[in-house]
Amino acid sequence: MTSIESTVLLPARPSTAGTLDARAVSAWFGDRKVLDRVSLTMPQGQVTALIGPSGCGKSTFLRILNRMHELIPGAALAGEVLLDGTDVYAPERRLTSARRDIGMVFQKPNPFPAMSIYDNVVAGLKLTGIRASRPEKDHLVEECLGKAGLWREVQDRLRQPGGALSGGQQQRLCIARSLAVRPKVLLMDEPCSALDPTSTRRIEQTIRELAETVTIVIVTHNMQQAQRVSDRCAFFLAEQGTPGAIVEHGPTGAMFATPADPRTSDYVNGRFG
Ligand SMILES: Nc1ncnc2c1ncn2[C@@H]1O[C@H](COP(=O)(O)OP(=O)(O)OP(=O)(O)O)[C@@H](O)[C@H]1O
Repeated sequence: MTSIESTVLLPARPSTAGTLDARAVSAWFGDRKVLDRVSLTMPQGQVTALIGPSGCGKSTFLRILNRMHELIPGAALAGEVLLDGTDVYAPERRLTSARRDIGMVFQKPNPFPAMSIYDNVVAGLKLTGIRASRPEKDHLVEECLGKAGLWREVQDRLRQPGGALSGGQQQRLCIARSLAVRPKVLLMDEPCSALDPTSTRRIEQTIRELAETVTIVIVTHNMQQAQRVSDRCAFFLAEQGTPGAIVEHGPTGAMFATPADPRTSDYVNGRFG
């Protein structure tokens, strides 16, 4: 124990939200362009919702923000992504550092099913090269499960497998796992689409609580959810045969009440998509 404690590398810093800035981001799969010069600022400590019909490039944009797009064979991109003014794609910046600062929660909860709840939470530490003593891990597990709104439900069974939890609990476990490396930004790709309404509301509450310390970017098809959880919205659209682009973005209240573009109005009022 003492030898580990002497090499502790776990940062003592609390989570601090960061501002993410996408500038003229374009994306291709092979020779097909799917995003065209998307620029969007996702401000520190706020929830930004990406909305728009299926296939307009929301998930692709999200994957570009934390360098997951480049892992897809044939995928290419142009433009810049800055986190607090620093280029996420700078050659000297390691992929693991980008992923650590910008975490991702997926549509389908994906805990390691046979791994304990405790080990699921700390799993990301090893992958990102962070070492921690046992007491630090204990503290981190409680802190992250607490922030994810799951601590009270699982504190007596931390050694049980993550796969034994309900779907909503598994998703909150995945959120806790993402938080363990203290990201500045959390990307969420339809995090509630596989969940029942009660679990959905619980995750939405968690998102609002997290927004105080982590910047959140969420893709959602649910317009009520976008209104409940987000401070800002960006409406993506890929009109016939053209790549996806942002039609309009701004504070969520205004996007829904007084959208500037008739296409936004049609979409948020359920007239298409
Ligand atoms: N791995 C891939 N290879 C080739 N084309 C892809 C790939 N992933 C996505 N695409 C294409 O890129 C375009 C944008 O897809 P994307 O999944 O980003 O849209 P989306 O707005 O997130 O859709 P949805 O709301 O249905 O999830 C679509 O035309 C899709 O078919």
